[in-house]
This record gives sequence, structure tokens and C-alpha cells, in this order.
Amino acid sequence: MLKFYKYQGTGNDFVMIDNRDLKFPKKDVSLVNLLCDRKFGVGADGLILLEQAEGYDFRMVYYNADGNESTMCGNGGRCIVAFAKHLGVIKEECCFIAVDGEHKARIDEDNLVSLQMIDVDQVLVEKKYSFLNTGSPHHVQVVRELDRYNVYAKGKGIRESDLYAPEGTNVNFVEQEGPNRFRIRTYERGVEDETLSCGTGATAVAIAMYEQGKADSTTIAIEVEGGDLMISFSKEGDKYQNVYLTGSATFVFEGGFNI
Ligand SMILES: N[C@@H](CCC[C@H](N)C(=O)O)C(=O)O
Repeated sequence: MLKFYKYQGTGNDFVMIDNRDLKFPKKDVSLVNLLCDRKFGVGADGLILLEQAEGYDFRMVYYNADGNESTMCGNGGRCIVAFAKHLGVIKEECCFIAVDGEHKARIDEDNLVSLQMIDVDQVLVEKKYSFLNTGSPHHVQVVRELDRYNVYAKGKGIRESDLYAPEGTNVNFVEQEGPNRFRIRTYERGVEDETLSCGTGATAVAIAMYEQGKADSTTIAIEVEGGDLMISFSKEGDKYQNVYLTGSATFVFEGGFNI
């Protein structure tokens, strides 16, 4: 029986597994895909392993719902901090290692997690879109009437376009809600659908909007379908640093899965 925990961060949901004993079959793409399946498995946008790592509080290994290991997940990063606290691996502060490098994080008594993201020194700004990597690749496009926008069809088209082949990209559609406040909807690579939230996506949108002059504060509020996120950063020359993604990370349930 495989013991699992389910967490969600602003509606981006994850199966969490304590793999400090290294017993999880990490190359089993179909098993990860099955665990994330919403009809035949537990159901999640991704699966995350917590492992031991020398010099760090823990290691985060992230898989998309399609079963493949992928690049950084910001909401997953916030959720694994809450999971590590639940397991007694950390207290309020930690430093962990993920696929894109080291991350510092802080969790408060209400499970609000502030996670440091990687520095960003390249933001491509084109007339109709921006592209940047915040741990995962993100296309950012401002649209009108976001509520009525066909995020699935348009997002899938951009994700699969020659522009981003062969790796593909995540795709964020944005509408400005007020000064330094934006609402976004995201099509996620590896889930191959719209998700309720994407942390690296929200971070990418905040930086892209600042870079384009649509925001003038280094603290930006991002409304996602599943809740609210806050992104803060500083800019030194062309480099965005001290980038922090803040939002809630919530335990949902735990159980055992027959494998
Ligand atoms: N949900 C994520 C992003 C996860 C990675 C993405 N699907 C990819 O493969 O690029 C987040 O919260 O950042």
C-alpha cells in the first residue's frame, strides 16, 4: 500500500509522497499518471516526492499529471513546504533543492507560504506576448474578456505551436483588474488543460507586467481561478531577484493506494 497525502495551493492540487526511504518507483510514468488520474486514481495536477538531500532540508521532485518529471512547480513548492512541516522535517523556515536550484521558504501558523523563486534575467517582450522562465517556461498574453476566453483551445494552440517546439510551454492569459492587480487563467503543459492556478505562471505574469510598464510596484497581486497569490521582487539592472511567491497551501486528505 502506497501512503499518500493530497495538498492544494489556490486550487492547483498535488499527490504528495514521503520518499525519504527511496521506495517509490521514480521511472514508472504510468503509475504517476494513474495516481494523478481523476477517475481511476487519487486525482491531481501533479505528483511530488519529498526526499532527503545533503546540505538541504529536503529535495522536491516534481511530476506533471501526464506522469513525466518536469521543471519547477511554484504552487507545488509551496505545498511541499506545508507537507514538510506536517512530517516534522522543518519548522517555520527552510531551504530545499528542486530541479531549478535552491529555494528558501517560510510558512506561518495559517499555512501561508512564501517561496523564493529563481532570479529572472531574460524577459522577451514582443508586441502581442512575453516569454520568460520562472523555473518553468511561460508565455504571457494580455487578452480582453478573460471570463469568456477559450483558454483551453487558445492555450493548447500556443503550447503546441512551432514557436515553442519541442519542449512546449505553459500559457497564461491576463487581464488587468486595477493598479498592480491582474487576473490570470493558465493552460498547463503536462496537465494539457487549464488548471485553477499556476505559481510559476503567476510569477511570470507579475514580472512581465512590470517589464511592460503595466505595473509600477514590485509587489503585485495575481487573482487566479482558485484564489489569490502575491508576488514580490526587486530589480537590479536587468535582473529580477528576491522573487517571492506567497499564498496558501492546504492539506486536503491522506490515504493508501494499492499498487
Ligand atoms: N503548476 C505549476 C507548474 C508546473 C510545471 C508545468 N506544468 C510545466 O511542466 O512547465 C506551478 O504552480 O508553477
